[in-house]
Amino acid sequence: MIDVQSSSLSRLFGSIDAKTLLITFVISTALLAIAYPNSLVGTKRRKNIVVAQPAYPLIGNLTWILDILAQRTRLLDEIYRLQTTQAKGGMPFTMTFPALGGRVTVINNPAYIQHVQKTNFDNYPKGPDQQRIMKDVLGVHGIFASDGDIWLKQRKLASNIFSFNNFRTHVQNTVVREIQTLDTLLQNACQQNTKVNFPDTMFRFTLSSFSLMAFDADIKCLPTKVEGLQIPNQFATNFDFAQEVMDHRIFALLPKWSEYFTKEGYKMRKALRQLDSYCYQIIDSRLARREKEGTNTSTDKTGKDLLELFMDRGLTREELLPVILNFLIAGRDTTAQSLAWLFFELWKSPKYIDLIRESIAPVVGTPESQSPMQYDDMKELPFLQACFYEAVRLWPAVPKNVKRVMQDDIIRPTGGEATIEGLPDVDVRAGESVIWSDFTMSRMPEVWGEDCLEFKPERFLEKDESGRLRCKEYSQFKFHSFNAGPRMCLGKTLAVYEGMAVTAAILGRYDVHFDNDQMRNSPPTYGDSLTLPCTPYFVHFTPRQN
Ligand code: HEM
Repeated sequence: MIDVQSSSLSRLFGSIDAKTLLITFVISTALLAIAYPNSLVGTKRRKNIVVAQPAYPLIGNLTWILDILAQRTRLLDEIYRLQTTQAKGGMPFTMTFPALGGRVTVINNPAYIQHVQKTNFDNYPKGPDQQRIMKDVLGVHGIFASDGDIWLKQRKLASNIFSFNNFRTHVQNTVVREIQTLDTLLQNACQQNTKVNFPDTMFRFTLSSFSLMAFDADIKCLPTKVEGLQIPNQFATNFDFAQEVMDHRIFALLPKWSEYFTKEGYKMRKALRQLDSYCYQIIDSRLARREKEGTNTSTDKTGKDLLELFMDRGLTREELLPVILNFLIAGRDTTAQSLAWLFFELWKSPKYIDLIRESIAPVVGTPESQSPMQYDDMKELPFLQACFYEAVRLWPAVPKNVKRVMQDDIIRPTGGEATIEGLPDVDVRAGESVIWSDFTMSRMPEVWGEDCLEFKPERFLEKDESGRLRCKEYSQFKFHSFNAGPRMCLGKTLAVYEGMAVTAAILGRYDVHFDNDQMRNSPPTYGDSLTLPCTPYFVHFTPRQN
């Protein structure tokens, strides 16, 4: 065998000596380096677009990725840095590396996003990359990773729980009940003079309330006594870890199977087994109830919950699993994180705490006789809504996104309030990817003005025809934190209602004392994840007097 191979090789290269081979190699490498002076070898050329630096011959921006993978730099900070230093003026820029189809075009601009998410929506699906990243956690059929008909069916079905009637009854009742539990916990924290980890408490609140409203499952993660906060919630720990790993996979240079040999991969498989068994408990107990009680087993008979709706469609136990995980990521993380960032901003600008209190008192009452905020109260509280929106603008819960290009296309700047003069058309090719970062867009003066870095709820306020203050709705493409187009966030109203109701309940009834030393010396920052978690900070509550 060896003889046959070596003899055919010697036949092939018989007359070529080592020196000739070396020269041939050097010349071809040099020619390739001339052909690809700042991009990955094999990628298609692109004109009229800023190339993010450093970019080297043959390897393009590989070193940039390696720095991120080795955690020497952070992806969100890097996209922001490149946008504001190398692609000033809101210009698009491009990078090449051996992931995401070789070439990535960064389009941090509402005018480009409108083309990608509306004008030519079908050309920019989540595609194979998102499925590779999310498959083992959120499934390829889950609403977040799927495309086409599968996605559309999930979306239509799920939108039923956010219907107007369901909102007024089932959703609102659950939020109000959980706010009462939160209030009992905060009272206990006051009595025991104990500070609480605020981001963690918000996670517990949204996990508990969303599990109740969507799956009728009492996860028992929101205790009524502060001692209960010491017990880590295993589901949340595993879920957070799984999201961190999915985030690492975005730019993974090695194939997915290599995770079988890494410590992170081992930990991930263990976390996934625990997550699955946890969700199966929810599914199995509901299936058992359905067998006993028939098809409407939602506790609140005024409307069907999410699990019930999907069970009615005949989904199997295995198909229901990703439904639970997809909706938990949507319902738990995003709102909890937004609340954690809002209170961080309020620590920086305490004048807004007084303004919120002034504005909510006529609607929800005084500290000692405060009633929970109802869904219908939202329109009476534009200032509170503006504060929540402003936190979501600055700290978007989905801070970055990537889409696969299906067919060659020219992304033309379209419409939008923030169209920037002189934006070029952007040429993209099938198989490549486009990326945007809402985290960067909210920090771009070209989009939000010179004061873009400031927490300034006033930007979300305007007067209506009769001179009354109302919350200003910008175009979806400019205020893009809730996404835009056909895949616009399904839970926006829920998130905004929940965020406002929790903020009103806390600020109306309690004085909040932040740990100023901690906030100044090691201010909260974001954790690496698919979403935008806020690192822990502690708050001490005392009851407010009338
Ligand atoms: C402040 C809170 C929230 C923010 C900032 C937010 C933002 C977003 C964003 C940016 C997306 C697009 C994600 C992507 O395609 O990659 C999205 C999708 C989605 N969101 Fe939200 N979200 C929030 C709260 C919620 C809540 C409470 C729910 C309730 C279940 C929810 C349900 C969904 C669903 C189901 C989708 C998928 C829509 C689709 O692909 O058709 N969101 N959200």
